[in-house]
Amino acid sequence: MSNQDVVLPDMGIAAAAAALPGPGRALFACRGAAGAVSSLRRGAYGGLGLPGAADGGTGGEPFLGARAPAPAAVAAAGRTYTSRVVERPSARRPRPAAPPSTSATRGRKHPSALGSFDQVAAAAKGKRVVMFMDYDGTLSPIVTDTDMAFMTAEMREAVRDVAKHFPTAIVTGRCVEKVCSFVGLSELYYAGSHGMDIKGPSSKDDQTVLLHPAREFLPVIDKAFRALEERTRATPGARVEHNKFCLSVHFRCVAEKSWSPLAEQVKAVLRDFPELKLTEGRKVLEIRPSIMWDKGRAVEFLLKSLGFDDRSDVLPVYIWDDRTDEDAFKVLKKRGQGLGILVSKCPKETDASYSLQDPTEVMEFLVRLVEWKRLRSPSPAARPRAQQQK
Ligand SMILES: O=P(O)(O)OC[C@H]1O[C@H](O[C@H]2O[C@H](CO)[C@@H](O)[C@H](O)[C@H]2O)[C@H](O)[C@@H](O)[C@@H]1O
Repeated sequence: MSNQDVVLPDMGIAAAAAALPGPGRALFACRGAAGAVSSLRRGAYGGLGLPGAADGGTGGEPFLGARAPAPAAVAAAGRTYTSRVVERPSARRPRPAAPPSTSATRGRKHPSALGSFDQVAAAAKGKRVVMFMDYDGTLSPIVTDTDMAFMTAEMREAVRDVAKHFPTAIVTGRCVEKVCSFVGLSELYYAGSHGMDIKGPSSKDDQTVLLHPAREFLPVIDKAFRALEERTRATPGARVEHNKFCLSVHFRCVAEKSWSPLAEQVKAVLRDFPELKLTEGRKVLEIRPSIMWDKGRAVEFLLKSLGFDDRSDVLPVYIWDDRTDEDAFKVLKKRGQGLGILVSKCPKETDASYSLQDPTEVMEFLVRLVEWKRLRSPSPAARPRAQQQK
């Protein structure tokens, strides 16, 4: 891919942010399918005013209680975790070309990107498609142990094929090293730590560093990590994940009655770190540097790096499941560009145009997109001889 060779110097935030507009805010309004309203959802976090707390960070996980057939126990950082899939993937099944979109989760407002693939293809026709994808909940199922969120080999193949045809970036809250180890494809762009660690494709093991807008926060992030580990140690199931330029405090495995006390502990620690801010994701409290940089800025930066900044013939396709990605998509929407696909089994207030239910459907969509592209760009051998000579 010609535009995959962009290499920029490791820039600081001042240089990178100068030309980029600020991100917008988005609201998720998802409720779990079971209709249970947790203490968190009822507003135990109301006083926190955590962005994204409207859905209690559950992301509306209707299969929260589902047990995986073969739980795997792993020990990490001195604590033992048992990982299980908390979202039941849809069974692999042959899919008709244009299945009806009848599920309550896919109203007319956000039809299935598979069922409406012809519309997606029409939007992409004549455009240079650029792919942006979130990792957790999009390429991998949500599981209880964050270290076990593997994507399938089939998904890896699908993403590899996508990257052969379109510039492709993974935009994630995880640190780049971790997500690279899960994805295992060096030909992709990665915007890790919520866009604060941007790396480009590389032929070697290490990705090429493009941007580190929060590099001066590394010492404070390390210090906050140690303080949070210390403070939350007594809460069974709580886990602090170091994502290099940001931190995640997971409460998926914490008893519900302890969610609010845990949030209070985290808030108390952060009083000593005014340069850090707190937001909420899917059963996770996210701690990030208080700078005007997020996934949206990262997406803009990547488009600019790819030389697609001022072009009207570009179609960024963004597939995500979490509210931080919604922020990123708002940036694309503001530019008047972008096709957003929300991965969710339940309705959410979203700027996305389409929906997919789970990573299995995401994979089917990616396969379909590649097939569409292949049909439109036949191999040289398949082209008429006259065309081959041009
Ligand atoms: O931007 P993303 O790629 O969606 O990353 C957001 C967070 O994802 C991970 O946590 C989530 O997935 C875990 C594994 O399935 C799950 O256990 C957890 O409850 C979810 O919140 C990751 O661990 C975080 O660091 C990311 O910030």
